[in-house]
Amino acid sequence: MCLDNRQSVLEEADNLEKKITAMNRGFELIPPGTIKDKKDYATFYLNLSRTNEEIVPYLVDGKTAFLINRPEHAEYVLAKNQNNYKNPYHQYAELVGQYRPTGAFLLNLNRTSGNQAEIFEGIVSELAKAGTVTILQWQESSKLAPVQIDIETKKMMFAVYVKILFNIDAEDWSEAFVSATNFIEEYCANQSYLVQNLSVTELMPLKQSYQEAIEVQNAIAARIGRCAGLVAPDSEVSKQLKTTIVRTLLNSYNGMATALCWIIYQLVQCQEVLEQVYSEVDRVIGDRQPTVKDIPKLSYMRLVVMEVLRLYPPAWMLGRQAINSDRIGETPIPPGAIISISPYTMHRKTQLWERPKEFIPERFALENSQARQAFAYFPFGGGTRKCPAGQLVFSQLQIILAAMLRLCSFESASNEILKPRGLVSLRPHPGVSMRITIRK
Ligand code: HEM
Repeated sequence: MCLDNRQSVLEEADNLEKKITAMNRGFELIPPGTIKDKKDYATFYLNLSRTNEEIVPYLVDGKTAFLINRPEHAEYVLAKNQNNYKNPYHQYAELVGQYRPTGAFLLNLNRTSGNQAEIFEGIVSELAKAGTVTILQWQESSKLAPVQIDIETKKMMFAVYVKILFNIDAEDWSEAFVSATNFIEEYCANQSYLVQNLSVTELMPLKQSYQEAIEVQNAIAARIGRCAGLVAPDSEVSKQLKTTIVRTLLNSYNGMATALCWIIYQLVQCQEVLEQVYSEVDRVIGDRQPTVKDIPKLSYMRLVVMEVLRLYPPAWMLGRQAINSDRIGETPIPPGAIISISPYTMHRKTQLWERPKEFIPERFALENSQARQAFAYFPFGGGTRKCPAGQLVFSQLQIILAAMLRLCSFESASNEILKPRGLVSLRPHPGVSMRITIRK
C-alpha cells in the first residue's frame, strides 16, 4: 500500500473537495418546481410509458427519440439485435468516461489467487466486515444526529469496492470522490437548463466547480492506478486508464449504494416485512458474521432485494442509438435514433405486474415468477453489455444487509415520503435520514 501517494492524493483531493462542497452542499442547482416534469426525469418517462403505444416517440433537443414500452422490444434492442444498437454519446460522457470497462477488465483486476468460489468468498467477507464496522459507526454518530444514509452508503460502498477491486484502503478518499461525483451527476443532468437560464457570471463558478470535480475523480483514479500497480510507479496514468477506473467504480459502488439505501428505506416503511427479515437474520446468522453459506438460507431477504430493485432499479434508464435503420415491432426506426429502455418504467407497467406500485416481495417467489415474460424485469440490463456482476449483486446485498440488521435497527428521522429522482442513478429524493440503535 503506497502511503506517500496516499498522503498527497488526500491533500490534493481535500483541497478540491472543499471548494466543491462550499459551492454546492445544501442547495439545489435548480429551484424545485422550475421546470416541473422535465426536471423530474423519472416521472416524465413514467408518464410517457402509461400510453398503450408499443413505442413512445418524444423529443430530445428537437430530435425524435423512442421509449421502448414492451418487454419483447427491450429484449430485441438489448439482446437479439444488439449489434445495431450502440451506446449513445450523452452529456454524462465526462462522468462515465469514453472508455467502457468490461467484465474482462474486472476479472483481470482480481489478483486474488484462487478459483472463482474462493474469490467470491473473499468479497463476501469484505462486505460482511464493512457492513459490521459501518453500522456500528453509524450507530455511534446517530447518538448526536440522524445519519444521512444516502450519502453514507455511497462513502461506505466506494471504500468497499476500491478494496475489493483494487486491494487498496480508500476510506479517506471516499468523501472527496463521492461529493465530486454527486456534483457532476447533478450538473450534467441539468446542464441544458443551466445554460439556458443562468447568466454567464452565474454559470462560470458552477462550470469551474464541475471542472474541479472532474479533477478530483481523475486525481483519485490516477493514484488508485499507481497504488494498484496498474502502471509503473513513476509513469503517467493514461486518460484511458483513469476513465476506466472512474467508470468501474461508478458502475460498482454507485449502484450498490443506491440499492442498499432504497432497501433500508423500504424496509423501514414496511414494518411487517422488516419483522420477517429480522427473524430470518436471527435464525440464520445469530451473533456471528454472515458467510457465503448463509446466502441460500436468507431466502426471504433475497425476495426483498429483488422487489426493491423492481420498484427502484438504480440503473433506471439504458440508452442506445440505432446504427442502421430498423423496425421495432410496427415502428420504423431511422439511423441515429436514440432509443430509451427503462427498467424503471417497465417494472411498473400494469399490463405486466399486479398492483405494481406496492411492495410485495412474495411476487418473486419461484411459484409466482415462472410465467413472467423475459425482460419484464431487467435491473441489470441484457445482451452482451449486461452487468457482469449481475446475479451476484443480489447475494452481495444480502450479505451486507444481514451484517447490518443482525446488530442494529433503523428508524426514519423524517416523515417525508421519498421520491425517486432519475439522474445517472435513481436517487432517493430529498435524502434518507435515519436514527440507528443497537438491537436488544
Ligand atoms: C445494484 C447494483 C448494480 C446494478 C443495478 C447494476 C446495473 C447495471 C446495468 C443495467 C448495466 C448495463 C448498462 C447498459 O446496458 O447500458 C451494468 C453494466 C456494468 N456493471 Fe453493473 N450494476 C450493479 C452493480 C455492479 C457491480 C457491483 C459491478 C462491479 C463489481 C458492476 C460492474 C458493471 C460493469 C463493468 C458494467 C459494464 C459492462 C460492459 O459494458 O461491458 N455493476 N450494470
